[in-house]
Amino acid sequence: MEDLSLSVKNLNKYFYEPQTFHVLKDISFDIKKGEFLALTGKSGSGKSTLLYILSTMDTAYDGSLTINGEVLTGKPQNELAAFRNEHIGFVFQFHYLLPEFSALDNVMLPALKLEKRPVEEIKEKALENLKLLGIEDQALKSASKLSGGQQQRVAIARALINEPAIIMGDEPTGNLDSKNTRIVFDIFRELAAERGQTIIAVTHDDDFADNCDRTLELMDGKLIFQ
Ligand SMILES: Nc1ncnc2c1ncn2[C@@H]1O[C@H](COP(=O)(O)OP(=O)(O)OP(=O)(O)O)[C@@H](O)[C@H]1O
Repeated sequence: MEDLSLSVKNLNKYFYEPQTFHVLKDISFDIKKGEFLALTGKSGSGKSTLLYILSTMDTAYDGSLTINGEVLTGKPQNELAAFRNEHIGFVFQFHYLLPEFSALDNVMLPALKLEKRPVEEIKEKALENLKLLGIEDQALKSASKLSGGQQQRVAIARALINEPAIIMGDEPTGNLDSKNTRIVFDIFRELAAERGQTIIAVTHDDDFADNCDRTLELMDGKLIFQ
């Protein structure tokens, strides 16, 4: 289907250490292009585990994952890495910024890797993204010298740099105060509505989830509500 962004079918995942544990139980759902979706559930229900599979970073699962019409299950790691860099923007719970590099360099990096645009254009876009997130004045500071909330905003600016079809966030507003949570929420809402980018955000924030287009709720590894 043309407007389908992501589809998972009969997804099951087990951890085998310290003992066998069925962490995701027969999960199936579809997400449309441009949907803004919250992934909720109690601590330990499997949200991060599911998000890592959706983002193609974890390939140890049963079932199938399709993004933008491309079946990704079973693809070799190098092809998945290239697919991720081009099509998925990811905001991690722990930012994984390169600490010695400036905020600007961190934002530019995924675009430099893609080698599709001239450096000047990438720099301009990176500065534009930092401005969008209200931290352009921090552009030249090294990431290690930024506060947690500033680092989180750099991570979001970086996730947007390649204009990915899907943006996935694990608690993307977890370190932000209510004002900056609102700013990030509004940015996501606009990206989804106006550019057709799909957003999937793990969140514990009920207000955030209530304002998304749809909520997927996990309980003990099962999808109990969508
Ligand atoms: N590598 C692993 N090996 C074994 N068990 C794991 C592993 N990673 C996670 N788990 C377990 O799987 C379950 C789901 O973990 P997950 O991190 O997906 O939960 P979550 O819903 O994201 O929780 P939180 O809201 O606290 O971040 C938990 O019981 C956790 O202890």
